[in-house]
Amino acid sequence: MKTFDGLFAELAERAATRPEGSGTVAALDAGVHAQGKKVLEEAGEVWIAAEYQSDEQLAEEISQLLYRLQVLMIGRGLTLDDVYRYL
Ligand SMILES: N=c1c2ncn([C@@H]3O[C@H](COP(=O)(O)OP(=O)(O)OP(=O)(O)O)[C@@H](O)[C@H]3O)c2ncn1[C@@H]1O[C@H](COP(=O)(O)O)[C@@H](O)[C@H]1O
Repeated sequence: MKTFDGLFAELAERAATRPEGSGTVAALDAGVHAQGKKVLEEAGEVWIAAEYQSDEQLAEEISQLLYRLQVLMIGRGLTLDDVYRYL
């Protein structure tokens, strides 16, 4: 099963090799403003799911929020260690 660290490594590889058809490459190219909006959008969907939807729907929305946070991190050049040092 994919983990947070595993997904980050995969997205960093996408950023470095820029394969054709990658949604991550498109999201990175869209810039920090668009990336930030996606983070907010997914955070809102997590909130709604937590209040009104099933555990499965909530888990899916959380996975999308984690993905959008990782795209933002990679777009800004942050590593996992940059964040983990504050946990
Ligand atoms: N985990 C994710 C992931 N989570 C969410 N998303 C994207 O977020 C979208 C869902 O978000 P929304 O609810 O905003 O849906 P939407 O508005 O229809 O999406 P867009 O129009 O904004 O694409 C999905 O359709 C994906 O585009 C993801 N895209 C990719 N990944 C993983 O990232 C890796 C690299 O993916 P690629 O770069 O596409 O190869 C792979 O392991 C993927 O499984």
